[in-house]
Amino acid sequence: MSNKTVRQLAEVVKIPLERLLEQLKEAGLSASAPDDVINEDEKMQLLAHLRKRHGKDEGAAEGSLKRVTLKRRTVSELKQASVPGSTTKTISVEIRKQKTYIKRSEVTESDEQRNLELAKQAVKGQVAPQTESFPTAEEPVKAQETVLEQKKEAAVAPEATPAVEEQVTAEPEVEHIASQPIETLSPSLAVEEEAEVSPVLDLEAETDYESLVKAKESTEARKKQHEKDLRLEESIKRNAEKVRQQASAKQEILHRKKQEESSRAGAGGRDTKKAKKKGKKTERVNVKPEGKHQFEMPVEPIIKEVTIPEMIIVSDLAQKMSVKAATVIKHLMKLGIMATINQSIDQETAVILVEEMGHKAIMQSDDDLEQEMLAEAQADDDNRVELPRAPIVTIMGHVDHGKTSLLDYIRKTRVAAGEAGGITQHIGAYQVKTDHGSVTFLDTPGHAAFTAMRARGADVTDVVIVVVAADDGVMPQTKEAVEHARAANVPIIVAINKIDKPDANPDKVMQELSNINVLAEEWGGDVQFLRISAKTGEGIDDLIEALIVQTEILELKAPVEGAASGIVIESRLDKGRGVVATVLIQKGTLESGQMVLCGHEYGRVRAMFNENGVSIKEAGPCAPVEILGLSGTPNAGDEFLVVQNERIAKDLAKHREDRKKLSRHAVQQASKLDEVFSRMTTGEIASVNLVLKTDVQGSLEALRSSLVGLSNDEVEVKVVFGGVGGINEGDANLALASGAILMGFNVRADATARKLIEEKGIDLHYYSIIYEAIDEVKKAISGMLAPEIKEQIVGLAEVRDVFKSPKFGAVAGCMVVDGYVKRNLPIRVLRNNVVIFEGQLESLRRFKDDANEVKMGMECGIGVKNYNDVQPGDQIEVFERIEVKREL
Ligand SMILES: Nc1nc2c(ncn2[C@@H]2O[C@H](COP(=O)(O)OP(=O)(O)OP(=O)(O)O)[C@@H](O)[C@H]2O)c(=O)[nH]1
Repeated sequence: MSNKTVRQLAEVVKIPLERLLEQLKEAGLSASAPDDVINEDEKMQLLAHLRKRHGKDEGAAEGSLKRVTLKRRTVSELKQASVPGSTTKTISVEIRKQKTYIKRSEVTESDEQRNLELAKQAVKGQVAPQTESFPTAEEPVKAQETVLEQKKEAAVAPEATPAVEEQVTAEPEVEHIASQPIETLSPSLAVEEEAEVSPVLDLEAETDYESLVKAKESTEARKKQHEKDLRLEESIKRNAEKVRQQASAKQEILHRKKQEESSRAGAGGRDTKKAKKKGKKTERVNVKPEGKHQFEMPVEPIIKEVTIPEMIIVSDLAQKMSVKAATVIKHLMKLGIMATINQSIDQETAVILVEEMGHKAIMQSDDDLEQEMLAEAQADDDNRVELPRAPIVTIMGHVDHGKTSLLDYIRKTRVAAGEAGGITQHIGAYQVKTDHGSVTFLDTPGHAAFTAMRARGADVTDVVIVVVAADDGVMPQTKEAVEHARAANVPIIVAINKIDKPDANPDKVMQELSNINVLAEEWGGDVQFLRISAKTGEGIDDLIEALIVQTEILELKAPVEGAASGIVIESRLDKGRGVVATVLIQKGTLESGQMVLCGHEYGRVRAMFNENGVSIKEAGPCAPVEILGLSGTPNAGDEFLVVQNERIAKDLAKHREDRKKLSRHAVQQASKLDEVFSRMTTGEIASVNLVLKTDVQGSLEALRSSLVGLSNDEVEVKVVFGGVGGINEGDANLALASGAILMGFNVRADATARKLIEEKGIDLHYYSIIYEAIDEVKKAISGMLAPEIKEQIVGLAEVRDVFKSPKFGAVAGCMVVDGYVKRNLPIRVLRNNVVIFEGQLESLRRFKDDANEVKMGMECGIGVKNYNDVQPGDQIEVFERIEVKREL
C-alpha cells in the first residue's frame, strides 16, 4: 500500500494523465500536477466520486454486477536456434487470457451439488477433468484448466509459432502468475486479492470498482463453500480411516490366531507337523472376538457310533473315531495285526478294534451302502408302467462265417434306407426298424465280447444269432458260441449263411448242430433255423421276422417313463469331443442335460447322438446312444443310470472306486471248489458249474461225462463249457460270468488269462489224471474234501535255445520268466500251454557251474531227465507239492 504520483497512477490504470488530473479535480482532490502524490485516502475519495458521477451506489452495483470478466494480454518473444551454429530466430508470441467470474448467488443448487460430488471424488482421488470451475487459487485443477483456455485463445503472431512452443510459453506463465504475491500485480487498487488471477484490469471501459468489491465478496462466499466442502472431505476421510482401522484390527486377530496355531504345532509333537507338511487340514480353532478359545476339554469319554464298511483304511477308521492313526495302529498291534496307515483292514477286525476303543461299531455292507445311495439317487422305480420293447441281439459264430457281413447288410439296407444321413460313424450298437417293430443289434460280434460283458455283470442280450457258413459247417467256435449262449440262458436262432454259394450244404449244418443238441423246429426241436445270404440279402427279412417272433415269445417289456438306466456298450476318448460313451438304454427315457453315473464315472449329458450321428434330445428303451460329458471312460458292461444331482453321482462314483480298490477278490470268492459243500448245505447253490479245457478231444469227452455223472438229488454238476486247448481270457471270463470253477486237464492258462484269474480270484485247478479231477469234484460235493497234497507252481522258464551235450543229452538254454527254478523239484514241459511231458530235472546250470536255484530274470541251462525233445519256445514249469488243510 504505497503512495503514488498522479503520473504513476495514470500509467498503472492506463488512462491519459490529463484525464486523471481532470477527474482528481472533479473529485475535489488537491493533487493537480503530474508529480503530486496521491495517498490511499485520496484514492478512495476518487473512487467514491467516480461512483457518484455514474449514478451507481453500492446497492445498485450489487444488484447489477453478477459477472466479471478479466482479461490479460501478453506479448513475449522466443529465441530459437534451429540448427547449432545457424542464426537465432526470434518468434513473437501473443497470449490473451480471459477469465469470467460468476457471482456466487448465480451458482445454482445443482452446481453446488456437483461441487460436493467433486469434493467426494477428490477424496477418493478420482477427480474427472472439469469444464467449468471457480477461481479458487487453491484448486490445482483450476490452474490446469486455465492453461487449456489459454491454449485455445492464444493468438499466434505473424511469424507462425508451432503449437508446441505456444504451449511451452503459456504454461509457465500461468504458474508464475498464480504464485506471485498479490501486491506486486495490483499495487494501486483495492482489489489486490482478485489480482492473483486477474493481474491487470482494463479500466478503459471504466469497470466499476464496486463490482470488484462485489467480486471480492463473492470470492469470500465461495471460499466459505470451499471450506464447507473441505470439512465434508475431512469427514469422508475420517470415515475411510475408521474402516481401515477396523480391517487392520481383523487382520491382527487373524495373525494372532495363526501365531497361536503355529506355537501349538511346535509343542504338539510330530504328528501335527507331519500333517502340516503333507498339507493336511489341521483342526480348526474357533477364536472368540476377545481371542479366547471356544474349545473346552470334554469331561467324560465320548462314545461314537462308527459305521464300518466291508473294508476300511486305517486312517479313515482313525478319523471316524477322532483319534490319531498311530493310536489305531497301536491297538491293531495289540491284536497281532501289523498294518500301516494306508492299509485296509477287514470289517471283523475293524469292529473288534472299535469296540476295544470304547466306541460302538455299526457294520455296513457295501451293497447296503450302495443300495441306500442308489435309492436316494433314483426316483421311485417300482410303479412304472412297462411296455413291450425291442429285442437286443448279439451275433456269434466261427471266424469268416459272415458275422460282420450280416451286420453290415442289415445296417446298410435298413438303417440307411430309414434314416436320412445314413451311416456316418461306428457305434457299438444300432437299432433296425421293421414293420413289426424294432430290433437292436449289439455290434460286438463273437462270444468272447459277449461273455466279457456278462463277466462284468451285464446280461443285456435277449437273443443270440449263431451264424454258420453253409459251405463250412459247424466249427470249434460255432460250438463255443452255442455253449456261451447256453451258459447265459439266452435263446438261439441259427442263421445258415452263404447259401448263395454252389457248395452250400445247409442240411449238413443242421445235422452237425443236432449233434450238439441244437435241434431245428422242423426236426422237432425248439430252435429257429434260417437260410440266408449276407451277400445277396436272401432270407434276411425272414431272419428279422424270426427275431420279432422270438421277442413275442419272450414278452420283453420295459418302462418308458422315468429316469433312464442301462448298460455301457463301449467308450473311448475322442480328441475333439472328450469322453464318448455308447450306452444302451434298458429302462426309462434319457434326456440331454441329465446327470448320469456310469460305473465309477459320472457327468452331465452334454450332447446325445443316435447310431447315425444325428443329435437327439431324448432316447427311450433299447435305443443305443452316444453320450458326451462323462468324467472318464467307463468300462463296457458298466451299468449307467440317471441320478438326481451331481453330489449323489460324485459320492456313488467315489464309493464304487473305493470299493474296487479295496475288494479286488470279492467277485469270485463264491465259486471255490472247497466251498461248494458249505454253500450247498446252506442252500445257497444247487449246482456246481465247471469250465473244462483239455489237451485232446478224447479226454474232454471222458471228463465231461464223468463229471456230469456226479450229479445227485441235491446238486447238479454242470459243464458250462468244455473245449480243447490252453485256457484263454474268454474261458476265464466265462468262468467268472457263470460262477464256474476252471479246470485244466494237461493244459495251462496263457498270460492274459492268468492275469484275469489272479485279479478276479477265479478258482483254477490243473489235473493230469482224469481220476484225480473226478475224485476231487466228488469229494467237494459230498463235503469230504480231506487235507491233501496240492500242487503249487513255483517257477516258469522259457526255452530260448537247445544245445546238445554229450553228457546230459539235450540241454535247454532258458530264461526264468516267473518265480524260480530249483534243482530238486518236479517239472513239466509245456508247448502252446499244453503239457507234453512231466518229470524231473537232470541238470541245472548257470554258465558252466551247477546251480541249486535260479531266480526270475536269469538265464540257465536245464537238462530234462529222460526227455530229449525240448524245443525253443517251450516252457518248463517247476512245481512243488504242498499239504493243504481244508476247512469246510
Ligand atoms: N458268397 C458269400 N460270401 C459271404 C457271405 N457272407 C460273408 N461272405 C464272405 O465271407 C468272408 C468273411 O465274412 P465276414 O463277414 O468277414 O466274416 P466274420 O464272421 O465277420 O469274420 P471274422 O470277423 O473274422 O470273425 C468275406 O469275404 C465275405 O465277403 C455270403 O452270404 N455269401
